[in-house]
Amino acid sequence: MSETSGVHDGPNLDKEDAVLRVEGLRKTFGGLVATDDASFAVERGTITGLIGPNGAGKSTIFNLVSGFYEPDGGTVTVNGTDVTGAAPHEVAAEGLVRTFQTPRKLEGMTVREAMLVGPRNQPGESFVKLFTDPEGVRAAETANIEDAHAMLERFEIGHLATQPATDLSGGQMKLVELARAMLTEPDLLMLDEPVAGVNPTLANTLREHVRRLNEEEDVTLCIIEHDMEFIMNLADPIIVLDQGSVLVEGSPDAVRADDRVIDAYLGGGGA
Ligand SMILES: Nc1ncnc2c1ncn2[C@@H]1O[C@H](COP(=O)(O)OP(=O)(O)OP(=O)(O)O)[C@@H](O)[C@H]1O
Repeated sequence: MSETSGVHDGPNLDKEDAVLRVEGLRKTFGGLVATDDASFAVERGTITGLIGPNGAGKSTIFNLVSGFYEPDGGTVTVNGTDVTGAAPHEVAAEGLVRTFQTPRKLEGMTVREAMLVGPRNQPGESFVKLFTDPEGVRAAETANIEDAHAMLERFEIGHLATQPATDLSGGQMKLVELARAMLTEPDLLMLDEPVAGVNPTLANTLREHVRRLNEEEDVTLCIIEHDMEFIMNLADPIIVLDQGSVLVEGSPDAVRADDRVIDAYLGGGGA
């Protein structure tokens, strides 16, 4: 920890109860190094912000830790289990779930159907079970639908359940994504730009939902966001990435005042 600025220079791995620990993560695309020796830890119970200029490697890190990309080097640990190179559903089973910057295409689905894409316990997908245990299949599907409804209600969007998913505004879709991710009961929820393209009123609603998840439902959050006002008023600590690795970590005020962070934004792609 730097005494004068109050920020930790580079990665701060000195956290006793880390829900996510990333060490030496490296990913290249052809000759381009997207993340280079990226290391950080997300402490349980926090809302951790992950910021940095365009191209700093934030989304690549989300893809690496959630199993959507395979790293070229380094390790990812979730709840103490090494999940390096594991598939997304295996990482989710350990407790890490993420949302996407641009929600997936959901043509032809109602909001309720969109909620049921990939939840746990969907034995209807098993053809054999349909014959051996049809009642079990029906009961599980009914339970999943009830869970989806209850979750939509918790995000105050129960009235949208039967609407076509493609009719939703960008902000409403982000709320549905949040609700859908929560169906898997994650310990760590990673949000990729939750308020990009969202109007200020809905951004405030999203912020309150994120706070509620953290304070009342014990969910740890790690959030990529370019909207500085949003992230600085929500997250602590803030981890700053630059050119594929961690520059500094600290409180919002300390990070905002740090010359290296200002230089990274001025020299990089901007916010
Ligand atoms: N699938 C890919 N193929 C090739 N290059 C990629 C791919 N994904 C990311 N990159 C490159 O890796 C670098 C890091 O990109 P990344 O999207 O992780 O940055 P970011 O910090 O999330 O940026 P932004 O804030 O603009 O979304 C960039 O130079 C980007 O062009």
